[in-house]
Amino acid sequence: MDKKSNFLNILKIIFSVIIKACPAYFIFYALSDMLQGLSYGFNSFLMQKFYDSINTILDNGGLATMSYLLAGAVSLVIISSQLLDGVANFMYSNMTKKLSGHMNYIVNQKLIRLKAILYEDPNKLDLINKAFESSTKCVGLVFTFISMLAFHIPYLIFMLFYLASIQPWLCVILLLMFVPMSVSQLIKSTFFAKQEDHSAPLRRSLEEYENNICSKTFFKETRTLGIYGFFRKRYINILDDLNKLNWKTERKSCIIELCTRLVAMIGYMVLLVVLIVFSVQGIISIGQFAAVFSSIGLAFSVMQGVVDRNLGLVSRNIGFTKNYVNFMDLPELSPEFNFCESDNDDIILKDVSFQYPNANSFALKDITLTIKKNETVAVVGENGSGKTTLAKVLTGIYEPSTGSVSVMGCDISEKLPYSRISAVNQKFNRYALTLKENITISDQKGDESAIPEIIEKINLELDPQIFPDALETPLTTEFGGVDLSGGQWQKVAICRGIYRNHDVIVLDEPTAAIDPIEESSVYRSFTEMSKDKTAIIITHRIGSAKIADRILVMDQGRIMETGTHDELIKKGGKYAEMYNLQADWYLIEGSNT
Ligand SMILES: Nc1ncnc2c1ncn2[C@@H]1O[C@H](COP(=O)(O)OP(=O)(O)OP(=O)(O)O)[C@@H](O)[C@H]1O
Repeated sequence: MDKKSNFLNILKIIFSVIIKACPAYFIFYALSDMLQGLSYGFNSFLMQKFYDSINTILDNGGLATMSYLLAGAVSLVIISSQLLDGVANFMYSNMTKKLSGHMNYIVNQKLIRLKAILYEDPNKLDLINKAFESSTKCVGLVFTFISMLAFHIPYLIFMLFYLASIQPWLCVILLLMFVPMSVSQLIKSTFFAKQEDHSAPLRRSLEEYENNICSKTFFKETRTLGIYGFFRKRYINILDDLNKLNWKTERKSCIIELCTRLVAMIGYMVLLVVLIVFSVQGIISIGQFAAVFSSIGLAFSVMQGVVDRNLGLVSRNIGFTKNYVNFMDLPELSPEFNFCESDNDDIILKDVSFQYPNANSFALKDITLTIKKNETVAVVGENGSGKTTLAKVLTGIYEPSTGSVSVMGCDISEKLPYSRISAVNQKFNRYALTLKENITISDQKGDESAIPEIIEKINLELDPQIFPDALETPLTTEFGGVDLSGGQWQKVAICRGIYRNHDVIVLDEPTAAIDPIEESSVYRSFTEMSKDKTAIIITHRIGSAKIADRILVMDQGRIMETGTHDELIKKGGKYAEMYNLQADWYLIEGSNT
């Protein structure tokens, strides 16, 4: 077992997080629990004295004052323990809400800082998927431990000493009952940890199929193409697998629990028999017999509580807690990652190769490239040639597997001038916000007066039929707004990218859904607006590449050709071939320029 997933280490990490979150509650809860445990033990001791005093009066006569005093003391202890129980419950309900919120906040903060490449790794995705569930289970684990340490264990230690003072055998029998129960919980903990490991990928698939069936984006296609039944079948199969997994673990754990309960019951019986034999033989007094007899039931149920409920909960939750600790251990960006100042405005890639997690081949291979300040570079190439990956590496979303990337003087493995970079991604987001918010969200300190000009240049017509509330029109039908066509959404995404204050902008197929005639006008406007910016445009439309100062042609992760449009045409290589294949389109485009 590595040091991080060591049981004690996990507890140390979780306890320090939780104690820091609400130390005062924590101390009060532990204190009231501990006093309650001790009051239970003390009560047994007082009961024995009470029964002995009654016995003495019955045998020898005399005044009952002592018995009354002892009865009063017993009542006082019972009332105090009830009050302490109330305090502990109050603390418990307040602390669980506060702590669950706090743990979720920590997970959210961590998610923001996670390196983007982790989302490409299925194992890490499982860990991310488990994170929220794990965080609340950690709270459960800590409470179980507090109540074990503060209530159950002090009470049991008190009882063991008490029983040992009466007759050491009683103590030995009580302890022996513990052993099989504890072992069974250890075995059960491995079952539950294994179950969680197998469940997480299944849960992720279940969510995916649920999304395929119910979500708005998938629904249209699954309905039109009749795919609904396919996903439903898969959904049911996965649900079935999850239930089987759950049933298997529960069944195994129940069998083990049943056996240990039987052993415990036998121990309990033996204890009672020993108690009766000892009292008949006069080894223990009537008071001791009565006190132990009346409190042994409680001691037994407390013990069962420790082993069955508490250790059971620990065994279930420790797996989740381990996941939480592993999740919190995932590599993250440094806190100062987004703050890099430098006078160098070039983007420099040296011998860059990149491989996705679990991929068999490299998506980028040996790329050495310098993009000068204010240069416009177009990247073209066939599907899967590595264009989008190059864009992600250029913008520091992914670190290269080998080689180095420096963006405006900052080594992206350490720092990145994010505040100077903007992008329009191939898979851009459609936010359920107003048109204005969909644009300004990229730069919340931006100058909103620039919006009309950007919208106009990108040809996003504010037709009142489409945008009844102009910029304030919500772009979502789910919240009483409108939906847009694919091309209109793409224009909104371009406006969002341009609105962000930037020195470098990456456009990854930004006009794929815009008709070719409008496209050339969008590109003209874009070039005009990006005169003093560095722009990287990824496109399949070779006509768009013509506007660039330089064109990179990618093939199987490598830069195959580089040059201006004219140079590449003259060269007669891959670019020229692609250009000729799209010749018809160029003729149309040419007649518009
Ligand atoms: N998340 C991923 N995990 C594993 N491999 C990936 C992942 N994303 C892309 N790839 C692989 O990396 C290679 C380059 O993909 P990339 O998306 O960069 O190509 P592209 O040139 O942008 O393609 P397209 O023109 O179709 O958008 C492809 O072989 C692809 O299969």
